[in-house]
Amino acid sequence: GAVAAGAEGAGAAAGMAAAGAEVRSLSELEARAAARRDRPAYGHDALIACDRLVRIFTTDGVEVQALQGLDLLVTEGELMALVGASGSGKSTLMNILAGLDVPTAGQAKVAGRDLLSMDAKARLDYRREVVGFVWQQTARNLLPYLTAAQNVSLPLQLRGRRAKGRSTRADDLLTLLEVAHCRDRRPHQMSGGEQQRVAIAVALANNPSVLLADEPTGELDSATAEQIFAAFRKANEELGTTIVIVTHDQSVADEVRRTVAIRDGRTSTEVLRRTHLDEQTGEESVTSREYAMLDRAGRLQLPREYTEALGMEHRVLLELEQDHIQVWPDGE
Ligand SMILES: Nc1ncnc2c1ncn2[C@@H]1O[C@H](COP(=O)(O)OP(=O)(O)OP(=O)(O)O)[C@@H](O)[C@H]1O
Repeated sequence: GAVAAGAEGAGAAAGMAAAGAEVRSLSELEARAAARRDRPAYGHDALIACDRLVRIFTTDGVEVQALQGLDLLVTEGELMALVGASGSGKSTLMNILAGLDVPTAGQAKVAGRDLLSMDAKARLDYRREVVGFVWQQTARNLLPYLTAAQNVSLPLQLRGRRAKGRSTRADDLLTLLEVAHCRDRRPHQMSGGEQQRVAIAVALANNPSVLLADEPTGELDSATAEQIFAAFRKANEELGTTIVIVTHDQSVADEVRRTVAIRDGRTSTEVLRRTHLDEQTGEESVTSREYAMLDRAGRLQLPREYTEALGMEHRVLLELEQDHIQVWPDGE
């Protein structure tokens, strides 16, 4: 700063000043290179980090790219939803995150575990300790011949927990999810909504880092579905569990803070919901904003409704402004 400038001034000769500038810019470059080197890796602090994830299925010699370079970061403690049309790749992603399927390429890490390089034993541990699941089919979540309490106790038993601790944990979880009255009932003696809330308790039994739910409200009416979302919110708030819900139901965006849309095997847009409290009136208002995802190569997917409305095709004109970028239809 001032000292260097003073020294240069004393040097007087133009050549010396130029040399000084060169030295400065070299050290500047070095500093910039160092900053780049020290920059943390993509998603280093995320609980779930999917990096250019690819999954290709081959059936009868025909290739289907179910995931085409999907990027997704989920922070610890988040409650978020993944939405997308049928065939967009939601279940494929879910099966990978659940440790049931292995991606073709890319990277996927959950709670520090690398989903591409796990061996069979690590995979089994992962499924038992790191993730819990709730599936759409209520019958897939619970064993029919066990009561609600026994269903919740089972994963604890597999982990070698003592009977007394198991029963307390089961009662606590059933109470938290407001199905304590179902404690001694078998699945066929419960409503669909009750079964799914017990299923959430089962999934939470071993205190997983992540709870994955694939279309958990698919077989329920909308009022019951709302109760299930409330149950997920409660588990998220009270236990701090990170929860990812997959659904084709767009209205889920009203139930969670972040909704990520998957289109053609990639994350395309994101809706964030914020609640504001008006300090004068004390009234709460909710705003939702839609964001597009910008990948590390700078690629951006514009919503089809937008591009069609303006007849944008193949090529668009860009203009950099002070605080935004303008995108114009190609007028040529
Ligand atoms: N095991 C498989 N073998 C071959 N193709 C598959 C397999 N699983 C999925 N696919 C294909 O991959 C694509 C994505 O499927 P995926 O099940 O992930 O979609 P989805 O978004 O979950 O759809 P839905 O909402 O209908 O369940 C589809 O084209 C599907 O046909």
